[in-house]
Amino acid sequence: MLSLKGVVAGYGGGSVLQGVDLECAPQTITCIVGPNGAGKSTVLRVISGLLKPSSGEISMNGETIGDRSPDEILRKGITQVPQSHALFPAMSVRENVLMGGYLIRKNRALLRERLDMVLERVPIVATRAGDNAGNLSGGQRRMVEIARCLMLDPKLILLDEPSLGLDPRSLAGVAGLINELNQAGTTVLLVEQNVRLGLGLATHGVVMEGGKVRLTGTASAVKDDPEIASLYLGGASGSAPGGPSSAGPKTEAAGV
Ligand SMILES: Nc1ncnc2c1ncn2[C@@H]1O[C@H](COP(=O)(O)OP(=O)(O)OP(=O)(O)O)[C@@H](O)[C@H]1O
Repeated sequence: MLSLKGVVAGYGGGSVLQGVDLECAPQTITCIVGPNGAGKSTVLRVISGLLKPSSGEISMNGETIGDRSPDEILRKGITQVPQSHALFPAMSVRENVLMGGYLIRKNRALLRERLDMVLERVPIVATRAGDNAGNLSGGQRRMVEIARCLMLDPKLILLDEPSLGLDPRSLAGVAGLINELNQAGTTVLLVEQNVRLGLGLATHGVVMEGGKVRLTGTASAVKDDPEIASLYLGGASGSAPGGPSSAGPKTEAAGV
């Protein structure tokens, strides 16, 4: 569905992404993990068109999108939920959600249909519709941020650190919503600092380091990789140390 091949990109002072290869199959949840500054959020930015790659190929269902504007990419069914603080606090929950339908605002019937769908799929939007977004808890705000992107009925949702700043109960709610969207057919690509949560939620895992993909595999294979377990999860998770097994994840670019 989504494919990145040899993507190089940066912000003017050298390349942050140094040849990223990544694939997301339809209806999967892929979680990118890695240390601060590895380039995880930058990968989301090149996919959503906010940053243009200097070389490499980005395609969605076989169609090149690396040279498209953020608007065109949105219209192709890819939406990004930003890291946080993305709602207008003085506007109501309903108004915030409607903002997500800006691109379809002229089609009132479609706008109404999508709003009804969002109200049904994300109950907090219905129960708090008239309240100012600024009065919601952190977990409720995150749900509404995700709900807002559903107004364009995305095929691929990009989430940058959905767990950021949330207490365990809110985390469970947000993880549940991501799972429900995925069950309903949406493909998800997320970046997570909370490796346990991210890989627990995902079907596939990607480990980035130094602007490159270091490891890919099923989420459980990545989680069980002894090196990943000791680096990110506080100890090996049942596997003997000494590198990935033959059934384990694929090392893409060792030594970065
Ligand atoms: N807008 C920007 N302008 C210049 N440099 C940036 C910009 N955004 C990110 N960078 C730099 O790019 C590198 C990768 O940043 P990125 O946010 O992609 O990392 P990350 O893996 O998501 O880590 P973090 O969890 O810390 O956000 C970092 O060195 C960062 O300082």
